This record gives sequence, structure tokens and C-alpha cells, in this order.
Amino acid sequence: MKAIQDLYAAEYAHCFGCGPRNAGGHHLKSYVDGDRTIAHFTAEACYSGGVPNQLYGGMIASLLDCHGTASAAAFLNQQRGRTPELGLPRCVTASLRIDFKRPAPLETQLTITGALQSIDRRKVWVALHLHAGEQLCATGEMLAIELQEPAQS
Ligand SMILES: CCCCC/C=C\C/C=C\C/C=C\C/C=C\CCCC(=O)SCCNC(=O)CCNC(=O)[C@H](O)C(C)(C)COP(=O)(O)OP(=O)(O)OC[C@H]1O[C@@H](n2cnc3c(N)ncnc32)[C@H](O)[C@@H]1OP(=O)(O)O
Repeated sequence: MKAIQDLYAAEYAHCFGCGPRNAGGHHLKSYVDGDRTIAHFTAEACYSGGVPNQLYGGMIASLLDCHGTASAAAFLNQQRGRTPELGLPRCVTASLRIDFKRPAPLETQLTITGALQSIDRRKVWVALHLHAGEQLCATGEMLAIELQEPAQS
């Protein structure tokens, strides 16, 4: 199965967190998994926060940011009955609230999931969870908004 990010059009594929065309980026890959979305990521030791073996909060935000917008695009597509191969909506983060529940470890596989909360036209609310094994480390609530197409001349 293709990752959602691998369906982004070339001009939208340079995101630092998940763009396939950003050589220096993190290349997060998100997948549709039934009625939710899922991604896995293992952070290298250099992404340490201020406490030993504790992942930097900005990296957690980055993972939720990229997974959330990919999830929003996939959920909008599903609502519209479109297959991803026909093109994805272009969603950006309008707001992202994060609760850091427990430290997330370095050099350990993390699992990020997304679930659709609701859709109102271009607005998509996504619930996000980040786990290390069974441990819930962070939750997020995102409002993603579909970009409007530029006016045709
Ligand atoms: C095989 C072909 C495949 C084709 C694939 C094509 C595309 C691929 C898909 C996606 C790729 C795109 C990007 C993916 C890459 C990386 C993503 C990583 C995530 C990010 O890193 S992303 C960067 C950070 N992100 C920003 O840089 C956003 C800056 N911002 C803006 O660009 C505007 O702000 C925008 C566009 C968000 C809205 O602007 P706008 O002019 O379009 O719309 P407007 O302002 O009218 O808002 C409309 C309705 O949302 C409500 N609303 C707005 N903001 C709200 C808020 N904060 N809280 C609550 N409600 C809010 C309004 O109240 C109104 O509500 P209502 O309609 O009910 O009145």
C-alpha cells in the first residue's frame, strides 16, 4: 500500500516532516488502516529533549502535524468517495493542540494514529495519539483546512 504522502503532488512534496522530495527531512509515512490512519517513527538520539532519553516536544509536534494533515486529506477523500490515485485534497494545519502525557523515548519505535472527529466542508478535525508500545505519550487535536484552488484565469 502507498503512503498518503507518496500521493502528494510534486509541488507539495517538500515538507520537512513528511515530504518525499525533501532530502534532509524526516520522511514520515502515514497509511490508511481501516477507519483510522497509522504511522511509525523512530527518533534518533540527536532529537533529545532536556531530559535523558526523552524526545524533544517539537519533534512530537512535527509528527502529529504531518500525520494529522495526511489523515485529514485521506478522510476528506473517503467522505467524497474518491480513491487517492485520483488526487488528494491539499490540507494544512490551522490549529494543533497537544497534551504531552508521558515522556516519549528516543531510538524506540513510536506509533502515531489518527481518527476522524468531524468534517464541515473544508474543515477537518482529527484526533491524534502517539504511543511507545502500550504507553500513551501524547494526544493531539487538529483542525486541518483544505486549501482553496487558485482562481482559474
Ligand atoms: C496523485 C495526485 C495527488 C495530488 C496531491 C495533492 C496534494 C497533497 C495533499 C496535501 C499536501 C499539502 C501539504 C502537506 C505537507 C505538509 C503538511 C504538514 C503540516 C504543516 O506544517 S502545514 C503548515 C502550517 N500551517 C500553515 O502554515 C497554515 C497557515 N494558514 C493558512 O494558510 C490559512 O489560515 C488557512 C489556509 C488555514 C485558512 O485560510 P483560508 O483563507 O483558506 O480560509 P479561512 O481563513 O476563510 O478559514 C476557513 C474556515 O476555517 C476557520 N479557521 C481558520 N483558521 C482557524 C483556526 N486556527 N481555528 C479555528 N478555525 C479556523 C475559519 O473560521 C473558516 O471557518 P468557516 O468556513 O466556518 O467560516
